[in-house]
Amino acid sequence: MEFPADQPMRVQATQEVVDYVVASGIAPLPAHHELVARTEKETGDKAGMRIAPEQGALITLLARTVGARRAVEVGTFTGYSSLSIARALPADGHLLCCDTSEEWTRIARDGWESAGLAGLIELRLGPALETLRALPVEEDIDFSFVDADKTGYAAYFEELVVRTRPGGLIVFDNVLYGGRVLGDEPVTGNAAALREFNPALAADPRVDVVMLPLADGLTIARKR
Ligand SMILES: C[S@@+](CC[C@H](N)C(=O)[O-])C[C@H]1O[C@@H](n2cnc3c(N)ncnc32)[C@H](O)[C@@H]1O
Repeated sequence: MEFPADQPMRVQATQEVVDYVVASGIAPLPAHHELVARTEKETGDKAGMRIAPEQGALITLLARTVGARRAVEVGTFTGYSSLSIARALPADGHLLCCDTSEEWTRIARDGWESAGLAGLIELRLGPALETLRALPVEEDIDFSFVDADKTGYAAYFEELVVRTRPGGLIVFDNVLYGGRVLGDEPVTGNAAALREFNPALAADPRVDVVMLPLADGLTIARKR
């Protein structure tokens, strides 16, 4: 590995580097390992939808850093990210999980039980936008993680930002969308939505934003 003379050093995220990064941070819970095994066995080619373990460690750290007591997750799947958030909450904390899939979230529920965190987590099945809109408009959410349909990110942000306390965080996954947000080749659907969402969020005066090239890209927005 050479240090370039004219620009900052950036290490490529090879599998070896990723393994090293994961081993050097907050370790996944045994329940994380259990649900990864079940996800691979029971969801087939959908298993890659879960967040990466290095992202899990980061969201645990972020939720702890802001002292999160009230948290929201949009897109739970089989529970990897929800466990990463819930483990950061205090005993009187609350994580509201939004998803549409009974089948996938059954695996998540088992994971929450296994980790002893089920008492902190409430799952609402149904379109996340409806669930968010039904919440009172009070600035009492400390931490949110958004990882559902990418075409909904802008609307999820609007509902969450008015309910987030100043200094609270809203974190978005898959913001690089396999690199398809870059360039000017025509894209549709999720990639097109993210191509519009990313610069709009970066310019939004209500938040300070940083995008990290972590896994498929993670954006952290802090409410001003
Ligand atoms: C990428 S997966 C989430 C992965 C999860 N964060 C994890 O760490 O395993 C996306 C999830 O969003 C859910 N989803 C998609 N559209 C949704 C919607 N409109 N409302 C609620 N959930 C939705 C899907 O059912 C799926 O479980």
